Amino acid sequence: MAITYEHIKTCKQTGARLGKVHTPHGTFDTPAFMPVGTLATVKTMSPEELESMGAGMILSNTYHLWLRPGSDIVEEAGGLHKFMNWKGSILTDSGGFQVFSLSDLRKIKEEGVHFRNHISGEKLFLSPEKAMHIQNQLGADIMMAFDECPPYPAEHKYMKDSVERTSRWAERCLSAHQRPHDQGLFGIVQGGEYEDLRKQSARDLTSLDFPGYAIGGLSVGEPKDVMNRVLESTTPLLPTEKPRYLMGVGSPDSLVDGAIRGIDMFDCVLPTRIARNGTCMTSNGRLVVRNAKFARDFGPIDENCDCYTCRNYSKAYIRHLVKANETFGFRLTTYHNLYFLLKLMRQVREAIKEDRLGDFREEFFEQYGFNKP
Ligand SMILES: CC(C)(C)OC(=O)NCc1c[nH]c2nc(N)[nH]c(=O)c12
Ligand SMILES: [Zn+2]
Repeated sequence: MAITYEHIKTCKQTGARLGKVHTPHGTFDTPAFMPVGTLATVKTMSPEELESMGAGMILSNTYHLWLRPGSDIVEEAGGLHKFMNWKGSILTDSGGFQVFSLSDLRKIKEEGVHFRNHISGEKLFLSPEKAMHIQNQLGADIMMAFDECPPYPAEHKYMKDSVERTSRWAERCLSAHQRPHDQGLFGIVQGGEYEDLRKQSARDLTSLDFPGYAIGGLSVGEPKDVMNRVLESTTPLLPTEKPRYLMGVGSPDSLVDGAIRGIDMFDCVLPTRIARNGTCMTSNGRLVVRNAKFARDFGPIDENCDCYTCRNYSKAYIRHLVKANETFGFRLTTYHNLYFLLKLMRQVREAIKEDRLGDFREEFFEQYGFNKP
């Protein structure tokens, strides 16, 4: 379990904590945002560009890479880092979530999940052991346990059965984990909006002594105050000397609010996904660059941004590229959005250092427009 967390300090104004995560492929500061590279690429970005904007760890996905190109090929290439030429750290999600969100026709049994390949339709089966085998072939620094992420909302009875199975699956993942010294396996706390089930899931998983813990099953459509309430009751149950990872989150406001509630790691497809339809995150809120009003606007996407896109290109030019479906246009919006979130996390870490994350939240929310009714 060569993943270690170094706690540096806790913000005096909030519950946020400043830290570092050490992996065999380097160290990154937390709270951290991790760009998502599902198919072994953060869409349209080169590894050099990701490194230049300060990305320390990126995500890839077990289920997707198992299907395409096949985890055997990645293994023969020498593992995911070599295959995609990424020198930093990698986390692979276990595929459980993707199975539940991508394919219908699925049957959840104790031994694992039967479902159809979302591309070819062929019958497939994933189990904790299979997910661990694939992740060991990919060779990520951090691997995720095979869990069920039930849809929102779910009945308490269903959620209880699901949490108990997810805990049994977590135990099976630990025993199937072949390389504990080079790869850290994180447990995933589930339980939906039910505090008693979140406590049960956290208790089960912390008794298994994982090197880090994720909070799953959030950002699945529940209101923000439900997410914040679940975080407030769940993070205190997790060990303070290990990383806490909130999966699938998120929007700029959720990143700040998650950090305030003690989260160290975040991932979300939002910045890269909305970039590909020409939507940008800016310090004054979202901006849809293909909007006609920018046709003759020769200023940058964001006056307060010093990224490559904002230093060199205008809204008019990027609008033209995006409307013409030019790949370079999506590269520019993607670069800016990732830079924006990575810079936001730098500002969050700075605010923790100066014990003023609560003040920073007010300023940032006001300017971005989150407080608008
Ligand atoms: C709908 C979005 C993707 C925004 O969030 C979630 O679904 N959030 C939950 C989530 C994201 N990724 C996960 N991986 C795993 N193993 N388990 C999970 O619960 C999740
Ligand atoms: Zn920019």
